[in-house]
Amino acid sequence: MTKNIGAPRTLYDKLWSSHVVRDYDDGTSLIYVDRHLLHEVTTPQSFVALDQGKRTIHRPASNLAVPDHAVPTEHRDQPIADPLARAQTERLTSNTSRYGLELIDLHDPRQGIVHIVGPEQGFTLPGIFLACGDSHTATHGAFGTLAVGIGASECAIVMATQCIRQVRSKTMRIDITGTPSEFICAKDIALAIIARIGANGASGHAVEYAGPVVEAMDMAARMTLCNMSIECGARAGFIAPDETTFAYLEGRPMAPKGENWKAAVAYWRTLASDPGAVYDRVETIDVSDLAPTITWGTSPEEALPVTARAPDPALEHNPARGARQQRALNYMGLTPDTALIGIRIDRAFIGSCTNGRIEDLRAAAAIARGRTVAAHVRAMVVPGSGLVKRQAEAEGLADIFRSAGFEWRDAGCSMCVAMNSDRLAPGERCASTSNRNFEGRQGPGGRTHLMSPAMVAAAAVSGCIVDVRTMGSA
Ligand SMILES: CC(C)[C@H](C(=O)O)[C@@H](O)C(=O)O
Ligand code: SF4
Repeated sequence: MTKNIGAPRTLYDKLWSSHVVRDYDDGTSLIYVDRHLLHEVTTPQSFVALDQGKRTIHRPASNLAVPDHAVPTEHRDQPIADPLARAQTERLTSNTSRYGLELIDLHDPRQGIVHIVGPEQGFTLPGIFLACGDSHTATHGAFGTLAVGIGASECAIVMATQCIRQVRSKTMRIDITGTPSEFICAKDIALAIIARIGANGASGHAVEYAGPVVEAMDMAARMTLCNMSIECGARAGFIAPDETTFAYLEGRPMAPKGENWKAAVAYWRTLASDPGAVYDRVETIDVSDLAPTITWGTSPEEALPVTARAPDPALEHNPARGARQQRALNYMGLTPDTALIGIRIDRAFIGSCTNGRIEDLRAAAAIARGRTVAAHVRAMVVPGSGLVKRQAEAEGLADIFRSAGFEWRDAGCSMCVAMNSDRLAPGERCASTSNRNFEGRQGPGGRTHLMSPAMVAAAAVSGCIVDVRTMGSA
């Protein structure tokens, strides 16, 4: 659809139209990709495709690679024990060196989860189109970036041509209003949104998060919010860049400098939806009364206030929904109508691209300080990057975690995805700051309850799910 010249435009319209190279008759468009992030799990096939097609990389400097998913989070001084993880990590090294792409390798202090490293290095910038062979690429939308997850074959196309064929998304704005109470953070808000609109609720849409609560959020919280967009089916999630964004980026190694910085900020200030811009859909969520929110089931949409009880499928009017609930309860080892508070946990995981930033570790450490992990719980803190780790050590957070009995690891995806040696044993129940609670996500038979960093720390020291608001002082 051609919009009237001069009609108010949404931020998505601006980001999209500034990247269209060509519109095709079938409704797709060729889109210019400014930057491409790579990790070791989705790119081996992409390089095979480049090799077979005898292609060169169109613009090597717009690619940045870092291993994160399969890498071990301890014993980095030793060779990687797992043969698949070792092969994937070595191939990322050989592929990037053969094609002349920048790699932050396992022993680089900047190594970490691709979605934490990109922003940290200033590789992620407002107004760009950023692609990565990973579904949580939406994280970068926190900077006013149009960031999309792509498949392995598309990664090869992006590297060879700097373009990708895409369908324009429908637009959706989610306004977040009200005054969140103490301990309520972006993770609670994200889970509440997904519970409200459903795991497919935003499918086909690019979601712009707006409103006073978003404006007041720091970049870490904005990244948490955008990160989980994919869990409600959105193609992308983003936030208009503002002074908070610019302050975060200024001086980052790969961000523009000097006159280029000034010119970039002047452009970035234009990246906001115009007053009166029309969206395909608008939702408003008032977070004033929001309680800490956690998942009870096996989809991120199966989330409830921690003060609630797991559902009783017998009371469900929709039989298909009741059957799904029953299956989730069975998998999770919960009886219907169980109070969420008091559910005993075996493991606690603080980390991931959702909640592995320094702000997340500070929130968790504030609860862990002066307390001890329950005797039956194994708890682990996995910083999102080597720089987060270093910062946490400098601030004394690592000492707080260690003396409370948490394991203090090296950076990586770790137990978010169980593609490495960090995983749950069958039947183990974990309080986790990650973003997915699918069956087997943290290891075959493992049971995941998603929640905020403070809530995971509170569960770790209590031995069961608790309401962090009632912890009192240590
Ligand atoms: C392994 C990777 C392709 C996957 C993704 O695309 O998201 C992972 O990061 C995840 O979170 O499930
Ligand atoms: S931390 Fe988890 S969600 Fe994020 S990229 Fe890694 S596996 Fe995916």
